[in-house]
Amino acid sequence: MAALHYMPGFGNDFETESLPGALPQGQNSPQRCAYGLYAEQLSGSPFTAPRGINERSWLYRIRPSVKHGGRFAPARRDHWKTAPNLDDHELPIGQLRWNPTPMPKEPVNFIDGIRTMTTAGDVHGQAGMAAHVYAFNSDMVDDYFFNADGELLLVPERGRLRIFTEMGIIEVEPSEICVIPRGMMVKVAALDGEARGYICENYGAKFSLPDRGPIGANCLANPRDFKTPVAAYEDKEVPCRLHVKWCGKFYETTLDHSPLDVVAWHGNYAPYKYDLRTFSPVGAILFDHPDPSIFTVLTAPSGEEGTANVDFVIFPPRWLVAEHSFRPPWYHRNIMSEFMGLVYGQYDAKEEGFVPGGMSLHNMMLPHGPDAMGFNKASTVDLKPQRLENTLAFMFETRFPQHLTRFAAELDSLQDNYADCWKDLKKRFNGTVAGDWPEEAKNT
Ligand SMILES: O=C(O)Cc1cc(O)ccc1O
Ligand SMILES: [Fe+2]
Repeated sequence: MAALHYMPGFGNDFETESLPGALPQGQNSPQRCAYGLYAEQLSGSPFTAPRGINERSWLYRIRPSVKHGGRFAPARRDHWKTAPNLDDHELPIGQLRWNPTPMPKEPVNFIDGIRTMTTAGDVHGQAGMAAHVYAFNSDMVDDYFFNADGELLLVPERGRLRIFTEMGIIEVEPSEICVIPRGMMVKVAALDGEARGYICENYGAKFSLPDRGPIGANCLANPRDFKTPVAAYEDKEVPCRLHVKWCGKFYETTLDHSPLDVVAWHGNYAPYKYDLRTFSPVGAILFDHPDPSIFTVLTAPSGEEGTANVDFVIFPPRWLVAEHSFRPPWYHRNIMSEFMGLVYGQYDAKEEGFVPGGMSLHNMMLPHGPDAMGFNKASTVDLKPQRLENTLAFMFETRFPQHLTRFAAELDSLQDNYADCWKDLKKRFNGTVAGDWPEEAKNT
């Protein structure tokens, strides 16, 4: 198969055509488009949004998207939940952690293989998010899908994905992510036979690059490392199904052709991928542990300054050099709600129990931090510069409390003893001796 091509940049005004002359020049709506194509605008922001956040693309397609087989019939997809979703379940708020979701044994495709773990906010107000896992083993061939409820940020953990979108083809592997804009038609295949990973469904304003403040013009996620596909299309006339998610409900319609028939497009509303290995972390180079916001790859603002609808944060391989400091995350309680996953390796706040494909949830104001083993190790280790290897955790951090689905609450993979990871944190206070720990405390 030919190598795929991508265009670099974040939020650029791109243009691409898969046939010469398919893209009109100097105007959007010629009286007759080249090759008999139809022009169609896809708006990702209100027409009148300020220039900096105004997003739309012009698609030149074989048939306009109105050409489907008739009505949108209601459909069911019971495992994909949408906020507000206050499922009844018995699980107390707790700090929660799950082992990896088992791979399916029966054939299941991408959209049927999505399971919602948490929902937050309210889709009707275009605020909040959902955290899902996907696990599937069957390719979408004549099935297509779009989600009107939000953009989808995919974080592969196992297996490569081939995501054929209206605007071109993206392939991603673990250590990369992909963002599919709200409303964009796609089909997804597992290039290695099966695939598993995480999804953040963002109901709010689109993901954007965080401001860097005094960091300046470089580092963290650099715009040129975001890759948008060149145009690609299917000219295919077979019975097809289009699945739609709209305000938490599912619908289905039929077509006699593939809806991925965009031959050329231009604009700034487009899917993209990003290789997390190109993230240039900036951290403490003398002492202390900074807030994890320094590792924000993408942020979806909420309208309130500094208060993200959802941040996508990673914990990549990096150097730890802080002197006379407790280097892992501190114990903390947070107004924001933290959903975490692990792509590979080990996370520095958890010596064991948090494994690739697993998940944890530390909800609004619930205390968490290093397990007892991690605390003891980090409190006594010789503080040489240390390269954290073999580690890629991430966090979906939202201003909204994350409500657990009943599915997540009842999963066999839920660890019933997670909170025990802190039980061996013993009292060291003696009220009389200030200064360093007594020698015997260092050996426990
Ligand atoms: O809870 C976590 O493990 C995530 C996290 C990491 C960190 O370095 C600081 C704060 C924080 O919430
Ligand atoms: Fe945290």
